[in-house]
Amino acid sequence: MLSRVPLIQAVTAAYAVGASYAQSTSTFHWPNAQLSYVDQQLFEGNLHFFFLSGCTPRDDTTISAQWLRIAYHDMSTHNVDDGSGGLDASIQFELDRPQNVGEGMAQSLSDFSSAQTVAPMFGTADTIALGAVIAVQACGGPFIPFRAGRVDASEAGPPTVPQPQQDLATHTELFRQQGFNATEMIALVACGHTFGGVRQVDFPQIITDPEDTFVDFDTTPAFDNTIVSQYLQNTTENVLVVGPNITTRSDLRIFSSDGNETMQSLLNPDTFTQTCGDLIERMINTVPNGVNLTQAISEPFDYLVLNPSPNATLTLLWADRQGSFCPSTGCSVESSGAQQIGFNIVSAQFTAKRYNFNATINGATSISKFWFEINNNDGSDPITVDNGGDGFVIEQDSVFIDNSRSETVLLTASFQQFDRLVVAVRGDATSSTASITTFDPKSTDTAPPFFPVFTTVNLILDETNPPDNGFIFFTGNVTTTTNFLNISATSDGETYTQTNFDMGAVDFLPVDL
Ligand code: HEM
Repeated sequence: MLSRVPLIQAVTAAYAVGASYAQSTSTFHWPNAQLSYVDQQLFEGNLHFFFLSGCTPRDDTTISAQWLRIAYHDMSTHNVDDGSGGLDASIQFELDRPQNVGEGMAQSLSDFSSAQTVAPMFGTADTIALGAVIAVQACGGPFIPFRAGRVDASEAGPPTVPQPQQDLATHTELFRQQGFNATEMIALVACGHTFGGVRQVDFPQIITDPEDTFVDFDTTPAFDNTIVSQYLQNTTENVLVVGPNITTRSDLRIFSSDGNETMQSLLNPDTFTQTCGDLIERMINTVPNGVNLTQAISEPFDYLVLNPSPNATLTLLWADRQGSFCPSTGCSVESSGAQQIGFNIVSAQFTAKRYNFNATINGATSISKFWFEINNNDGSDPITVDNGGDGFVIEQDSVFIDNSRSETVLLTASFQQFDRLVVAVRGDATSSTASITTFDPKSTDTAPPFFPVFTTVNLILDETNPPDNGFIFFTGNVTTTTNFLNISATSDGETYTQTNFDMGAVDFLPVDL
């Protein structure tokens, strides 16, 4: 019996990356690395750490205002006439344009890079869009269902961000190109200018008094319709409405362009919230033709037990590699503990638990699929959670990371840290090779554009771990910030791959050297 063998890892990791039980109508089918990751980033990800104190102030404005503005400017390159441009992170290459002036731009991109949110299936464009969703909600705005799948541009788009000195006809045409009609233009500008304001150093032609370093669009930092009411009551101090320079009163020209009809309708707070939610959702989903976004996600669905019964017992069950239900060595284990999920502001209305399992799987009989049973211990029938009837299928059991043999190494002399991976390969040393390609979201760039780092490492045979029950072991070092990796191994002429292995799902033993 190969007790602590590598396949324990396959189960715990596989569970962590996707097994789920949610009392929702979600169509999620495991495995789906992209949707799993989106779910995690939306409801538990790093971006919400910027808003632990709510609508967080920064540099006279709020982080939310900076993040929403960059999303709009990035998306402004869209042209409905030929389907080009949209929210594609091309802003990373457009920061030297006067239309993108403002320290909030580079600062926001630096926020996104430091949050290390990007992944092989989730780029900077998706991060900018997610940032807008979280930013709006952090300041009391509506929840905007989120889709992923944007494709990052590798160069700048056209310079089509509206500028305050342009006339109404130019603005109307630019918004039409971006996919918004004249009424939607009025509302979208009001929604965008609900928070934040204008900085004197960026726009000295708008704020002529150097003493006025920053002028807010309205008197509340919140995502609310004060921008509208103060405009209609003539109490506004928005410099794009009442500033000394008539040429740059772009909000005044836009807001009044239909005789204030749209602004009057936005006086109703519910209409404001609903309209802004819909328009900002359309804004962040504006992408170049040919880019397909995922389904919209509005509630957590992945690897959670939602609204758990306090007395529930959860059991993990599996079938061996032949598909037999129960190998002689056993095929089920009860959960070894559970943690309450610390949801973020986007999902604070949910309660859910994540259960851990520690299964020992025989290396020879192995595993082909697993599933769960939830017993609420209240006399009701146990609930089977089996991925829509298919079970959670282990696509291949010939190559995987061995959790129990891998280590996180701290070099005490230099305080350097790295992960020493041990990869198990079914085969023998003479006919096997293995390599990994790692994805490290932590950019080595210090200013935008920020690029993640891909590295391919050929693994070497691990002399410290001798062959065990048909498996041999390879090893290689990777950065501790690596969030995903692909493993490829050749054994006896066959190639096995595991793609998008989630390093967040494993927990290596720490060792000091
Ligand atoms: C004709 C269209 C628009 C014009 C001319 C315009 C112009 C401006 C200007 C001049 C600023 C000041 C920036 C600075 O001082 O650095 C600003 C800020 C801002 N804009 Fe717009 N804008 C327009 C549309 C929009 C839209 C559609 C949105 C989002 C939906 C938006 C969101 C913001 C936000 C959130 C800020 C505040 C940024 C901060 O406080 O850091 N804008 N806008």
